[in-house]
Amino acid sequence: MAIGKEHSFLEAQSVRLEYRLNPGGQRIASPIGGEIVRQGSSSRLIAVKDVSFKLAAGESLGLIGHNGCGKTTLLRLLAGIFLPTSGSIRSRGVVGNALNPSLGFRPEATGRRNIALKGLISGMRRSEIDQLVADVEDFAELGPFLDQPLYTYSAGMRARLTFGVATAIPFDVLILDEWLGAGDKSMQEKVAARMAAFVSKAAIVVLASHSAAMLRDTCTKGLVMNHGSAVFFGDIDAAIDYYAQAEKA
Ligand SMILES: Nc1ncnc2c1ncn2[C@@H]1O[C@H](COP(=O)(O)OP(=O)(O)OP(=O)(O)O)[C@@H](O)[C@H]1O
Repeated sequence: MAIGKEHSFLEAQSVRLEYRLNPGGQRIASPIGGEIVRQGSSSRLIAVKDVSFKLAAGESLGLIGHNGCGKTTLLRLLAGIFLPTSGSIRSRGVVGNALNPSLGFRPEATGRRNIALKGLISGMRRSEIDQLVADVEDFAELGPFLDQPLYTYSAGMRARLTFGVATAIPFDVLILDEWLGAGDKSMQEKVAARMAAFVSKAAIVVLASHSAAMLRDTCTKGLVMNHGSAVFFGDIDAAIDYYAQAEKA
């Protein structure tokens, strides 16, 4: 954890992201997705359209909106996975994400080796990697299977390992997609507790979700998106109400 995480902030200034589309797209109105614009023979899709907001330490933002409104694209921009077409993102504090937690896993390596590889990629020292492996081993309860190759794992076993690794390294500014699920009934309480602890270690969280309960539990603020644009930014309860009303209209 970086020193002074109480000084963390995350700011988006007129952030825009356009995708180039296959030929044939036209300016069409659709209830889902971003805005498609045709220019000459090429088409582009405005997935995130000039979005601005600022979050200080202690504030957590929920992204709300219809399918394809741009939530995942905005998360990727905030996480630094995509560069904006225009606009800028500024932050202070260590920014991390759990958007693609199995990225970098090697199917032929054992679960134990895969955990260590994640530590190496994250720039950890030997002693930190040992701690990481012990922590995930304790959480995932995979017993002897931790020393079997990952490709032999069942979906649930793989999910336990992935979730354990994704929630092991704390960040000051945490970017999250829908809650990562993991494991069977016996794991549910453990998963919820680990997720809550992971989120509480961050100074700022940005989460995209379709679950009002999850958004209320985690977020202080809400940003409602519509076809790439931010149409409401405010307290989470007001944002959820705004979206519910907009959906009815
Ligand atoms: N690689 C891509 N190339 C072209 N268009 C893309 C690409 N990825 C996403 N899009 C488009 O960008 C828009 C926003 O998608 P995004 O995944 O950000 O939406 P979302 O709000 O997360 O949706 P959902 O709630 O369905 O998960 C959609 O219209 C989608 O079709």
